[in-house]
Amino acid sequence: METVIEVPGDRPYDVVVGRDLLAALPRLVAGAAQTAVLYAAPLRAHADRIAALLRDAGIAPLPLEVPDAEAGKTIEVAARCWDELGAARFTRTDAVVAVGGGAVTDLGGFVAACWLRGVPVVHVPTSLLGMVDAAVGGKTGVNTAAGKNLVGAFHPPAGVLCDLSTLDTLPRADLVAGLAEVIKCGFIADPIILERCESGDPTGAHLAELVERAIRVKADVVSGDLRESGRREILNYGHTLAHAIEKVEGYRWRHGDAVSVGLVYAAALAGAAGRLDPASVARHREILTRMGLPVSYRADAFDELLSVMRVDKKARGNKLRFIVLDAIGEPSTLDGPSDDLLRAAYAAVTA
Ligand SMILES: NC(=O)c1ccc[n+]([C@@H]2O[C@H](COP(=O)([O-])OP(=O)(O)OC[C@H]3O[C@@H](n4cnc5c(N)ncnc54)[C@H](O)[C@@H]3O)[C@@H](O)[C@H]2O)c1
Ligand SMILES: O=C(O)C(=O)C[C@@H](O)[C@H](O)[C@H](O)COP(=O)(O)O
Ligand SMILES: [Zn+2]
Repeated sequence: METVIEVPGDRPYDVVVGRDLLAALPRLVAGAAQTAVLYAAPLRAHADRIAALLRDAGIAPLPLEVPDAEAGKTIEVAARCWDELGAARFTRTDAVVAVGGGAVTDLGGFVAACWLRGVPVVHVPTSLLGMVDAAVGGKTGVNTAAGKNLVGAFHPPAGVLCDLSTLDTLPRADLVAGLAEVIKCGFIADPIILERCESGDPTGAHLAELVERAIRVKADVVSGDLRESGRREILNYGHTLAHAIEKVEGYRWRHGDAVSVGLVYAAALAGAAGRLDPASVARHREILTRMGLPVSYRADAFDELLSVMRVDKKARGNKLRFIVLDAIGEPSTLDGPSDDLLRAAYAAVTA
């Protein structure tokens, strides 16, 4: 059984969720003479299978192995991929397939967005986080010396295949990290996600339902605001602090783990600003702790984190802007909070 979630917009596409979906891939790149397959080493077996499927369909695969995780999200790695596309004489009717976690789909999307100013990309996310978030919505990019995802492009995929059977090999810690983005969707838009996580093991029988619910939240938001001129910012809930933690940690923290701390911080900030009631603030810490996600960070890191947060994309001039909740399912913005308020809320995420 597969579920198809449409993402409407100028360039509509489908996100397909199910098991053993890879055979559908050649159809999504039909018309391409050759297709680059970007992957990192842990996904080599899946990439090989995809290359074989493409070959059987008469499409020449161009396998491109890239460094794993955040080590691949650099302009140097993107440039190496563009060199390979150039050597293969890649044209606008060719396509890119990105197979892997969110880091590889972000990189692959960016490579495709820039090559010849845009060739089609199909995402085959193999991590929970990639399925529910990174592969959907068209944000692509790489990190720079100043911070996370600071260079990128909006480039919606031609299709997304979320093959749940690929999760069988995903390390438990990466599966749990992906839950942070699922829970984020629960807090901003779909409280049933929160109830499912509170009443049982979300990585068990409810996993497929949670994947679909989170994708529907994301699809709904991005279809109305691809370029983040407004409502899309709600998907950044928890991310202002999260990206700063990732940068300060040299990208050795999982994105989802950092988002978990960032969600607790954003809730505390809303509470301190009188926007969110104490029970809803506490619910963030409780649910994320129950999932085994981190909810605290170093007490002495605030000044460094604040300096990194100043290059957050939501900042306007020297004013920071945070996504906060006025209630569960009611996201809003907090513009220009004082440094004192930001520091006071930070106490909520120190051990
Ligand atoms: N573009 C977006 O809208 C968006 C949204 C959310 C996150 N992101 C980005 O996504 C990245 C995080 O993604 P992630 O959590 O998937 O991390 P990741 O891509 O670093 O993958 C985590 C690890 O899991 C491995 N892995 C993935 N699938 C596997 C599988 N099936 N079996 C075995 N190993 C597997 C990867 O190789 C890697 O070692 C961050 O860079 C984040 O900024 C982007
Ligand atoms: O899709 C979005 O929009 C998001 O903000 C989703 C986030 O989970 C994701 O981590 C995204 O990459 C963050 O984007 P950025 O613009 O803050 O770099
Ligand atoms: Zn994220």
